[in-house]
Amino acid sequence: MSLDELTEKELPVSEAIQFAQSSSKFRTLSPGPIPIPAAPSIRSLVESVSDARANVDVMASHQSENGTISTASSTVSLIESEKAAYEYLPQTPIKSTDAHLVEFSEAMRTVAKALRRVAEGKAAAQAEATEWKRKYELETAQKQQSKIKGCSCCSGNNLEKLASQLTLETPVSDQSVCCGKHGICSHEVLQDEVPGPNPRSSHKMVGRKASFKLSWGCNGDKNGQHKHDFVSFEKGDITTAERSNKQILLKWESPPQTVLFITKPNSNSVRVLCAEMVRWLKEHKNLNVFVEPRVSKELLAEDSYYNFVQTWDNDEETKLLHTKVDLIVTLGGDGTVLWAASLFKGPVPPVVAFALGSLGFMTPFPSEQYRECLDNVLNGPFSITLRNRLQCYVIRDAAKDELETEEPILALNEVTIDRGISSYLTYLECYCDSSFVTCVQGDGLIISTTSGSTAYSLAAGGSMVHPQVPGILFTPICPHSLSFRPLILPESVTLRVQVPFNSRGQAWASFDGKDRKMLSPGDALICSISPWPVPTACLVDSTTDFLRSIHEGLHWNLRKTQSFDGPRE
Ligand SMILES: NC(=O)c1ccc[n+]([C@@H]2O[C@H](COP(=O)([O-])OP(=O)(O)OC[C@H]3O[C@@H](n4cnc5c(N)ncnc54)[C@H](O)[C@@H]3O)[C@@H](O)[C@H]2O)c1
Ligand SMILES: Nc1ncnc2c1ncn2[C@@H]1O[C@H](COP(=O)(O)OP(=O)(O)OP(=O)(O)O)[C@@H](O)[C@H]1O
Repeated sequence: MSLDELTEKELPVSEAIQFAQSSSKFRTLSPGPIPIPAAPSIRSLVESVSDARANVDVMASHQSENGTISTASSTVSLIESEKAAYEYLPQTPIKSTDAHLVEFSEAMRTVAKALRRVAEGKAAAQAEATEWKRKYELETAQKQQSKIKGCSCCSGNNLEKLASQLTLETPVSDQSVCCGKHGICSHEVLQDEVPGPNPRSSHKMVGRKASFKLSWGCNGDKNGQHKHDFVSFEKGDITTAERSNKQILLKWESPPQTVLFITKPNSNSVRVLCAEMVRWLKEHKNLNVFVEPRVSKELLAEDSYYNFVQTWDNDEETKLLHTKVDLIVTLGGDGTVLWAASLFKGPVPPVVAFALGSLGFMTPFPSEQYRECLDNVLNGPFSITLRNRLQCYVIRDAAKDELETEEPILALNEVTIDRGISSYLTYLECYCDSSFVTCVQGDGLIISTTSGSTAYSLAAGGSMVHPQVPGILFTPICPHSLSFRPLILPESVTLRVQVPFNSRGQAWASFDGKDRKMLSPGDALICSISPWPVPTACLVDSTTDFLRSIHEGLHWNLRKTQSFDGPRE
């Protein structure tokens, strides 16, 4: 087969490599006056060949196990093939001519092309597997929810009435019998013993979780109808008839009863305000209050009056918080909202964020007016912004199976993959669904939600995006290239960022600036939009709040207005 035929035919990788290796031109390359490939290029050739073999192995194992994706054999064969390639090279008698060199480099280009195709195929398969896993989890959670809705202890008017009359304590374990492991039950029966301050022994004070309805206001007339996007293609004319992205309103169907406070630590003013607000909510609204264990200790140290305040002891109880809490109140800056969101690995109750930080993009409520603000929210209806989160999985090279991932991590702002303490450029291969996007060579990459667009991504040159825009931002950090502009991708995509085997160093992933994880060569990070957004209450509405925060927080496009007395035509 000639080289031209090879290039045109787009051979499978294995054959392309075989061709390159067995090519007589390849064997007869020799040193001399002609510049031969220097050591680094030979090394990269070896790496390409070994990478290719690893990829071929991966593909083979995809096929061999009835669709089960496995990368187990790739590491072994990679090491073996790299060794073999290194052993092979010194034995190769090298002679040279210009033509041979040209042909040799063309052969290598063909191999590289084939490698790229295999890598894309692999990424597609892996992204698809992750997507299926996500869908499966979502479906399981939904089934669980519908089971709960239909289960006898949660439905039926009589039973509900009965439950509301009961004053006995419901142990946490009983809830899991009713609602399964996830405890995703919006009609949880939690009971309140006696109104007013209770002794701390009745620690698991309970109330029924409030139910609510969401509605989509249209052109400001808040008519409660949710109009879906509608694409008509009648008579071959494609028309978009409706856009659903209107302001979302939350209307309580039963009064909220339990509020969770999340507060910024180490701040005296926050501690004082928290104590005051808790007292007000108990005395004026007769609400149950949950606080973090640290805050519970602080309140009790201040006054035993706060005995009624509830908290939790362990991770298992944290996982059940969403079944008990109707509303989250945060006191702090944006970091406190991020912290609050991070406590909820599944559904998140609506968040009312009071501004006690310096910037406050996600904290629209003025703390001085907490009474009016909370009154409005507790009575409803109120506008909310549904803030998407990123669901991220780290897949280790050592994992036996593509689905053997670590626990997913949810990020409200962004996931950042950077060079950490390494002084080398990061080298990251990025794929979007089945398509190769680019290789990032620079300080790193930010994959951001639209809510996070005004945070780190903005500092790295990304655009500011309204939080209701359905997209994912792809923003490089200090790319060492003149043409690497930031991208915004649709929210439906799954992104895969891979540290290739020939990367000079490790990379580090962090989630909303926390929880740093090292990514070694061969490891990958997969991100898609999580099914669990964070609903944040608006002071006015999504757009007004967003514009106010970029004006007041960032002084966006602030410029003195020109005087009227300039030159005239
Ligand atoms: N160079 C940078 O701009 C840079 C560097 C590292 C982290 N960060 C951001 O900090 C966030 C963590 O926040 P933190 O409070 O825990 O850390 P922090 O205390 O270091 O504060 C970071 C700053 O970012 C602001 N911020 C956070 N989320 C924002 C958002 N969605 N829109 C606008 N501003 C926002 C905060 O108000 C705060 O002023 C990360 O998610 C990341 O976006 C930014
Ligand atoms: N409840 C909490 N528990 C532990 N850490 C928290 C909690 N709330 C906030 N933090 C952390 O405290 C730090 C500061 O919080 P936050 O950003 O809200 O306040 P700030 O720095 O005063 O505000 P800003 O960043 O707007 O100036 C953040 O890193 C955040 O992760």
